[in-house]
Amino acid sequence: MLNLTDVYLRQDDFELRANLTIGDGRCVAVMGPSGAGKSTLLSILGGFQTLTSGRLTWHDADISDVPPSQRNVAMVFQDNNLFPHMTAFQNVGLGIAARLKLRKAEVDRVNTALDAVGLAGLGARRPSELSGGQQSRVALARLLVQRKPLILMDEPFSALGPAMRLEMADLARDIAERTSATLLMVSHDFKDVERIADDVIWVEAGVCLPPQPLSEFLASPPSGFTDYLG
Ligand SMILES: Nc1ncnc2c1ncn2[C@@H]1O[C@H](COP(=O)(O)OP(=O)(O)OP(=O)(O)O)[C@@H](O)[C@H]1O
Repeated sequence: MLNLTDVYLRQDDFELRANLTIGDGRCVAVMGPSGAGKSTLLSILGGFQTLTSGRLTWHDADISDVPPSQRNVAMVFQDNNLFPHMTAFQNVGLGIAARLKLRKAEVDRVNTALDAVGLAGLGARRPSELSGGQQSRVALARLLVQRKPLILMDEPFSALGPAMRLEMADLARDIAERTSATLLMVSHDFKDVERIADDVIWVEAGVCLPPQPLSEFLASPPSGFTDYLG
């Protein structure tokens, strides 16, 4: 269980507030207008921004001041955070250890993850030698080997076409389920959200509403949602 208690962040003239709980293993879409604070919410959870006040707890442990490297969190950004000079295999291997020389069991883990995301035989390619969808698969394979209980994705597939985005969203959900992780995904595309989300956190003007089951959210959406759909 992830708890945000009276979380408040002030950054220049922008303020973010959140008072909410996210259940274990939930797949949560974070939606809201541009500039509302969705990325800021994720970066607070990842430990990249320090709270002005309030408390963040993970399974009752206060993680408000725990640095990103010591949080049990994996983050995927729009560019998939792949290192361009490393192969797909090495990029996935970084999810296990920072050293490039992996042990036999670790090599097997990386290869199993590459197989699981449909990249068997492509481990030797660098990101520039892979399609956008395949690059996303590398990032997802890294999530598989990382096995972090909390996965944060900030518009991870926005560079992909609609069909590929849905496929990747399915795969992300599948990986979260396999690793029993809680998944938070910022998405601007309601089709992705409809497909994979259990719950929705609506963020508007710096206020993060508590997660609502998708069906409840759709039954009485916030007023800004219609504009958001366009
Ligand atoms: N480093 C920063 N310093 C000061 N203000 C910032 C910084 N980063 C973002 N902001 C501001 O904080 C607010 C929230 O930004 P954020 O990126 O969280 O919004 P968002 O909902 O993710 O938007 P989008 O959907 O456009 O990506 C915006 O007003 C933005 O201008």
